[in-house]
Amino acid sequence: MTSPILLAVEGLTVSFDGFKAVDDLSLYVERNEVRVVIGPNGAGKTTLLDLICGKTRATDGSIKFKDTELTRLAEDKIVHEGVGRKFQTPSIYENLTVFQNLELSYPKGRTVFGSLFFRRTPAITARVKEIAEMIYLDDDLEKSAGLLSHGQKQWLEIGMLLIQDPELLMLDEPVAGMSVVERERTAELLNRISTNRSVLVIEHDMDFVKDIAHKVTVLHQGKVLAEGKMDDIQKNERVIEVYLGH
Ligand SMILES: Nc1ncnc2c1ncn2[C@@H]1O[C@H](COP(=O)(O)OP(=O)(O)OP(=O)(O)O)[C@@H](O)[C@H]1O
Repeated sequence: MTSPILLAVEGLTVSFDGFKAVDDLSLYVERNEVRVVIGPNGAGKTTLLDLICGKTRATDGSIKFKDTELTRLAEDKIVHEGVGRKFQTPSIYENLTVFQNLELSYPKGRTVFGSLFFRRTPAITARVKEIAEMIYLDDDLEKSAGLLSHGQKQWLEIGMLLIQDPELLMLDEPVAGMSVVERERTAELLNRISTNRSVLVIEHDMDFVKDIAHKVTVLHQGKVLAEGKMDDIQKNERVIEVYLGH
């Protein structure tokens, strides 16, 4: 039987000139789980994602993704293992169309030959359309990405990750700056995509967290302060004291 745990972070520590931004942190994310990480500014949330995607190197501890230890892998290898990461600011190509942005992100195989001789096939076109529908952009395929609204740009970037079919998708504040309607549609999107992948989200918008989180992890000073269902987290006195009460 395959393990229900997709990502196992154990004893993870990173120290910047002696300051531990992430300090002996352990956390387990199951398959098809939406986990939200919350906590005050500077708690170590972004650093945690940086460590998982290989942007920052751990000082100590382990990050196991299925059976693979990620702490020593290069960033591109981690992507190839099935971990996709979206940063706060969208990194889309504004002067290309929605279709072209998605097509560019389609996995081309790892050889130089594969990327040099990339050709649009019916299968690729079908996949681009399928993803565009998922991210509410099927009517905008020929539109320049630069003309999309802020929320649509965020969805496009999520689509550019989804087309690579990651088993773990990590998102840093996906609904920041979005309208109420866009937030609702993003929640719907995340609920839908987690039927066959796990999602790890950093978020400050508590209404959005309630809509998407299966489980919430609260970070404080690089450590796990509390973990559980959102209803319990909201009643937790320590959490109210350091974060939710502010
Ligand atoms: N490369 C680095 N060098 C030195 N200090 C760093 C580095 N990266 C992060 N830090 C520090 O680590 C701490 C945790 O930062 P991090 O960005 O992970 O917090 P966060 O929980 O994401 O906060 P926010 O909600 O403000 O985004 C902060 O004190 C930050 O200044």
